[in-house]
Amino acid sequence: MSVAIIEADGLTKRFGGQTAVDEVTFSVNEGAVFGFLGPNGAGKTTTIRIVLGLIFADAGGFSLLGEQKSSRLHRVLPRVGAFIEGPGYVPYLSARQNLDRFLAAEGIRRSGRPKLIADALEAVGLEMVVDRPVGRYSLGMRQRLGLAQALLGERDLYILDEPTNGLDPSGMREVRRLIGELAARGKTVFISTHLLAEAEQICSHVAFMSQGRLVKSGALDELRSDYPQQLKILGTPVGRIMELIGPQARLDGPAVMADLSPKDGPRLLQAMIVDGIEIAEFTWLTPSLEEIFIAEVGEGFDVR
Ligand SMILES: Nc1ncnc2c1ncn2[C@@H]1O[C@H](COP(=O)(O)OP(=O)(O)OP(=O)(O)O)[C@@H](O)[C@H]1O
Repeated sequence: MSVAIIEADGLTKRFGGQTAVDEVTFSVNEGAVFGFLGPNGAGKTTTIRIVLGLIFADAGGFSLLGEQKSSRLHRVLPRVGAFIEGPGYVPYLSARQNLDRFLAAEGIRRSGRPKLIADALEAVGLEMVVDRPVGRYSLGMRQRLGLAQALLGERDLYILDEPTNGLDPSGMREVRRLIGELAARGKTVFISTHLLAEAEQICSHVAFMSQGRLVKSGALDELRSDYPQQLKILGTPVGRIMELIGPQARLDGPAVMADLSPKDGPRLLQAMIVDGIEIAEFTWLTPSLEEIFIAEVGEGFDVR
């Protein structure tokens, strides 16, 4: 049976007259890489802040690693590696010193800290600048340092809020690799991002947020299978391919396209072979995460 690592039930948070998080309900199971997706201002960070006990919800409840009481969150937070927007560092201290202060505050013994810090800084590619004051770091370097902090030691759950903001393409690739490694070790990762193409590469599950509301959530594969698949065929003679497919067939340049159910694929392929058609390509095009997001949420990726 799958174990829920995070469960949110009707979470609601208002700031003045604005409802930033509006009855948000979702469940993150153990081992999932869960993408919390939506445009700027959708309510992602606010939800994360609630779940980490940094702010209180106005309504609804949640559990984190089985703990349901806000007053007892401190019991499970040491099992969570968290990276949220704009982590604060002491600017005149180095990365090494900043992380050492963080571990000291977590109660980790002095003798155990250097190895944890070295491993985390190496994992994010900061080993060359560990002794430079953090105030002289670039945006991307500070972002990597925030990730290093989240990666310190072994945790059961990693909550990463927009972890690739400000990173160059190779930095983004490294973050994807890091998340893949965490997932391979059975860790649960909850990642918020507005970059759908990126989420598509790393997430097993997704939730779509829009204007404070959770519009849809589920396993990415299952969400995909709810959408018609497009078949693309390149071959000759084109007219005969279209005849075999029937009225759903249409031409897109040299390709014959059709919205079909994948279960019709083998029959069609066999008919084409028997007919002597020369087939150069026979591909199912699955809808991208962006296409699914737009279909579920509407075209707008508007910022509130
Ligand atoms: N402390 C606050 N006081 C007032 N309004 C706030 C506060 N924090 C967030 N908001 C508002 O709540 C809404 C949701 O913000 P939130 O930061 O949760 O969105 P987000 O999805 O994380 O966006 P981004 O991708 O830009 O970080 C926004 O309209 C934001 O302006």
